[in-house]
Amino acid sequence: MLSSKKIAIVGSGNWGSTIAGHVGEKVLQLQDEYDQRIVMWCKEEILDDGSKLTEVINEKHENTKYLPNKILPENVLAVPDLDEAVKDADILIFVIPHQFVKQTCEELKSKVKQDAFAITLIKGFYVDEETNELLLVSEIIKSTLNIPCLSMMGANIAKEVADKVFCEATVGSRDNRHSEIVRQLIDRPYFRVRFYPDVEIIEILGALKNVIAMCAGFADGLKAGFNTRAAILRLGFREMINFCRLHAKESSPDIYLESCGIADLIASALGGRNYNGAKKMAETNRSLEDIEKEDLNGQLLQGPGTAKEAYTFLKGKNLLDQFPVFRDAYLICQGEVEPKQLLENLTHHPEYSEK
Ligand SMILES: NC(=O)c1ccc[n+]([C@@H]2O[C@H](COP(=O)([O-])OP(=O)(O)OC[C@H]3O[C@@H](n4cnc5c(N)ncnc54)[C@H](O)[C@@H]3O)[C@@H](O)[C@H]2O)c1
Ligand SMILES: O=P(O)(O)OC[C@H](O)CO
Repeated sequence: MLSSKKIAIVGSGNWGSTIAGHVGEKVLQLQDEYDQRIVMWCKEEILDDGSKLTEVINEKHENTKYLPNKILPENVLAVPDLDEAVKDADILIFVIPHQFVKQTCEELKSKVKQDAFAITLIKGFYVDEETNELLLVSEIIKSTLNIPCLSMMGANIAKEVADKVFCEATVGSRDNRHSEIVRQLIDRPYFRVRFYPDVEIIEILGALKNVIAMCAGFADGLKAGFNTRAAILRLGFREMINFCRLHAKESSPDIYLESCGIADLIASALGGRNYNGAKKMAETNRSLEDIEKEDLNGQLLQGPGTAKEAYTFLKGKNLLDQFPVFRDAYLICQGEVEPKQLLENLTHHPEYSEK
């Protein structure tokens, strides 16, 4: 008899806990094919009352810190030891903030099954300091762990998914067998998935939308009109597409109209953490760093780090003038220019010098 496939979730934050619960419920319906226990790596923390986060999750079936008031299925087990969490896993779902990917993958080197595969739900990337090439999370996972890696991005604000409110996502996969497994584990009537071969473009869109969502937040914080906010989203989306094309050619321009593209940008610019943080910054003059530390109870913004990486990449290619929304997003995060400069610079956007 074939053994049932084991699933490990690498991460247990706001989205990590949500997806662990989602997959946990799904495997209960799938029975023999999958191990009924979902192991979720949880970086141990001592909570304010002195209790350990993993113990609270396993006793209360709730991640009281990162996903409060949402009950997880009892087959989700929080494990504080990373090696133990991934041991024997056939499917690894990576869902940690992007700044910890390199270090986490290094720790996992030679510790995962060689016929396993991974999928990244992480929104962010690095830029290689020596070559100025984009270093994608899927590529880091693939090259460090020596296993294939898919990507899944989309308009998926975790709290809404945890509440089972309808959403969709886009999966990047070039292997039908892996696609079928992801469909089995994720697709549900209230969470529909669509597949494209563009693993990398899907991932880059997921990372970049956080930067443009911050720009929408800056504009809203300054009480710019609806027309200006829409212009920022359109110009920002144009820059996102042009940015993707610096890395790879898409299999079809339809990819930009999928959940990983326009839909994630809309959702994030309506109510994501990066949008809300940037809005607060423009309203109050507090730094994003301070807002993240003081207001998010441990949840992390991916936008400021990605703005820096995108700026470095574009600067290295001498293309900053072609991407003024990305340029200004970074300079605002750094405190080098005021958010109002972003609005003033719109009138000189290179789109208006084209035919
Ligand atoms: N939250 C959402 O709505 C959402 C939706 C889709 C995608 N995402 C993406 O998923 C990824 C994870 O987001 P999240 O919301 O689950 O996380 P989060 O913002 O809740 O971050 C907190 C997590 O970071 C972990 N952490 C802190 N220090 C760490 C370290 N040194 N090493 C490893 N982990 C560490 C904490 O243990 C905690 O689990 C991000 O890239 C995010 O953009 C989030
Ligand atoms: O809350 P944010 O800004 O990290 O965005 C959450 C998700 O990425 C939305 O799809």
